[in-house]
Amino acid sequence: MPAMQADGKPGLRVGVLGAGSWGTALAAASARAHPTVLWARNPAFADQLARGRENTHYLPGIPLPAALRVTGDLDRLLAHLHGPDAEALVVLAVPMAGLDAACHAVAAGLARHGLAQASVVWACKGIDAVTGRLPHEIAADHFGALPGVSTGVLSGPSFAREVAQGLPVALTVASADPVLRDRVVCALHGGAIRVYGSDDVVGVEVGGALKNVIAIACGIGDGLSMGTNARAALITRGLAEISRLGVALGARAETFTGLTGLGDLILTATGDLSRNRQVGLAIGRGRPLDAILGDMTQVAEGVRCAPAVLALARRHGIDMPITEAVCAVLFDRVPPQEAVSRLLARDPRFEGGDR
Ligand SMILES: NC(=O)C1=CN([C@@H]2O[C@H](COP(=O)(O)OP(=O)(O)OC[C@H]3O[C@@H](n4cnc5c(N)ncnc54)[C@H](O)[C@@H]3O)[C@@H](O)[C@H]2O)C=CC1
Ligand SMILES: O=C(CO)COP(=O)(O)O
Repeated sequence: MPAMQADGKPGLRVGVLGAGSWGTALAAASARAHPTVLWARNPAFADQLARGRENTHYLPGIPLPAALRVTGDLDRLLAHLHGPDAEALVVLAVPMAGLDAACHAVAAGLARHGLAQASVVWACKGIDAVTGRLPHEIAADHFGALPGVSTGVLSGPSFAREVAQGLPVALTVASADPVLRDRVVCALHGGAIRVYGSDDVVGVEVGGALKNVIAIACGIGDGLSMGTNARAALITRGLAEISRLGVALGARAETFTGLTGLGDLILTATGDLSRNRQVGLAIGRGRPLDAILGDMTQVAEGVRCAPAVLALARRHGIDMPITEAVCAVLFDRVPPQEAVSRLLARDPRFEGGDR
């Protein structure tokens, strides 16, 4: 793949949808060098961000850059993307459950504003909880008929809080369109952020979605005090099942050893900033799922995603024993220790294949 441009786009204009932790961190990073508008779906919250210059709910204690504009009006974000020689980049940083609606609103808005050329990239990590569709399949419903709009996915091991604090991070943007990849690099690469390119959209999406489920499994193991050997086994065998399903869906195997596969899996399975890992830890320590979710003010995508992943795997004839165990614990009231015993009781296998 050719080298990508990290500078030289004076006309780049960025709009970020979703003022949760990740959207806020991405918008703040982009605003360092490019005119950036952040959209929050709740206008009162947008107003609070714009005035208070801090996302007190999702990233408390971290000031927003002065250059970042915040709005609760999507038309203002779209109007911001206009300009002489403007190159428009829209980042969808809403949770998976909001992706369809966000794509719909942006596609309609681009048409309304006469923005025929734009790049749209999503940053959510999940698959559709009902249909099992990957994000690019949802996006294709809305942008597929717009020839000037290209799409892609941004992923990688990246806790929003660390990114917002300016700590080093490496991300990957995957798209068939090199112009989109360059725009994302221009928007974010620099300082403590590195952005790599890929054209394996399916691999990047599958890695991002499924690592959340394995992170819940690792949290459960750690909550049960199963030890670090067990955690390493779950990560490694988790990666094996992620790769199996990903390859069956058309991904390249090597993507799963990269930032958006192994990289993000290690981060989420071991880092205590992970919401998915925290759900698993609490389950392993004996808290019921309803109580855990009732207390959470942020999204843990792996919970909604796990049953859809399992259904998808079954449709493709793929064995995913760890995902199955997570679903059994979360939704079938199987005690975590019992699920571990079932995993350990599986027949011996040949590592590295289905022999
Ligand atoms: N927080 C992180 O460190 C990272 C998160 N992500 C992914 O980014 C996506 C967003 O996550 P976060 O910002 O962390 O979530 P969050 O829980 O911090 O914030 C969610 C935001 O989305 C809004 N929202 C909730 N449901 C919505 C819907 N149906 N439609 C539109 N907006 C909705 C909320 O009002 C809130 O502003 C998730 O898919 C997550 O997996 C990816 C990389 C890092
Ligand atoms: O995706 C993430 C880090 O790359 C964030 O993980 P959680 O959603 O588990 O917090």
